Amino acid sequence: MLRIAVPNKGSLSEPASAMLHEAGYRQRTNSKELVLVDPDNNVEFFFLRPRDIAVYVGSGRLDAGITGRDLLLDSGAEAEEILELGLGKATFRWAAPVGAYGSVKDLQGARIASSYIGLVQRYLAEQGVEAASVVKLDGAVETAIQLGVADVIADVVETGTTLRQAGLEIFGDPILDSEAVLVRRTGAEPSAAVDQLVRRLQGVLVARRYVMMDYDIRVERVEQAVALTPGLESPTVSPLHNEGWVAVRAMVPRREAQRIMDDLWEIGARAILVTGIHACRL
Ligand SMILES: Nc1ncnc2c1ncn2[C@@H]1O[C@H](COP(=O)(O)OP(=O)(O)OP(=O)(O)O)[C@@H](O)[C@H]1O
Ligand SMILES: O=P(O)(O)OC[C@H]1O[C@H](OP(=O)(O)OP(=O)(O)O)[C@H](O)[C@@H]1O
Ligand SMILES: [Mg+2]
Repeated sequence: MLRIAVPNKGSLSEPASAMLHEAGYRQRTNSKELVLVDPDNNVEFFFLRPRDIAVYVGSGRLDAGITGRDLLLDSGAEAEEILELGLGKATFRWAAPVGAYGSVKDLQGARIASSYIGLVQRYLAEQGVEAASVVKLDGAVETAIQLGVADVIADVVETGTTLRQAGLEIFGDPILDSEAVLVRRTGAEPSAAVDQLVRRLQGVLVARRYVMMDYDIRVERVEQAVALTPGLESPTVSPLHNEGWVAVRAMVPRREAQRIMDDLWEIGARAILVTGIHACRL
């Protein structure tokens, strides 16, 4: 039975479960449930703290898990990314009171607070910067400066609202671009069951990112039209009963659908229809 770790709390918990549900797996209905068997798919889900997931997967006790790239790298566990999941996107950044710091080089001798000290220490070593101290905190790190525990923080930034409200600003290059990822043990043997999980999740990603577009167009305009809707491989072009017209079907990125419909209309396409994709294997 395939054993998969899923975040039980935090920003990644709900979207990760929703994605697995969309991929056809049973998911828990009660947030107190920590282990769940899905006999139809021969999978057992373990709901764990996102910070611990790479550690379990790296130990080989679990076959795969969903966690944040920042947490994976911070843990130093023997686990590697096998699929980006397009959720929980955030950057990991330096921040300090407005105007106080300009670049990473200024961190020489600074007191730094973070929940991700593995990441911070590695980055400082790479940059050849020696901080006075690196203090590990559990959360709400933005307040550490006001309370005099640190001069600088390194933390997850999504909208930047938490930083602004604490009177802080980011400085220096981003330490990391993070998102939720599927991980497995580094160097693990190939597994048909893990490959199937990956294909299912890839199917969800494609179904979320693409829509199906159908339209009718005059034959002499078809080359122009398929240049607008090239599809992933090649669009399907079928003859229509009305002579001189064809029907075209192609997948297009969901975010671009309205603009593409405008452009198709301009070159004479009609009966332009967009439908969602519920699931797919490409
Ligand atoms: N505001 C956010 N937006 C997007 N991703 C976030 C945000 N905050 C944390 N993350 C991501 O979620 C993961 C952090 O998991 P964690 O368990 O700390 O969740 P959390 O949202 O911080 O919840 P909590 O602090 O309640 O435990 C990391 O990969 C991090 O990059
Ligand atoms: O840029 P923003 O959109 O403001 O989001 C970033 C904030 O979100 C997370 O905090 P969380 O709510 O998880 O609290 P925590 O610090 O206790 O983990 C993160 O640690 C930042 O503080
Ligand atoms: Mg948090």
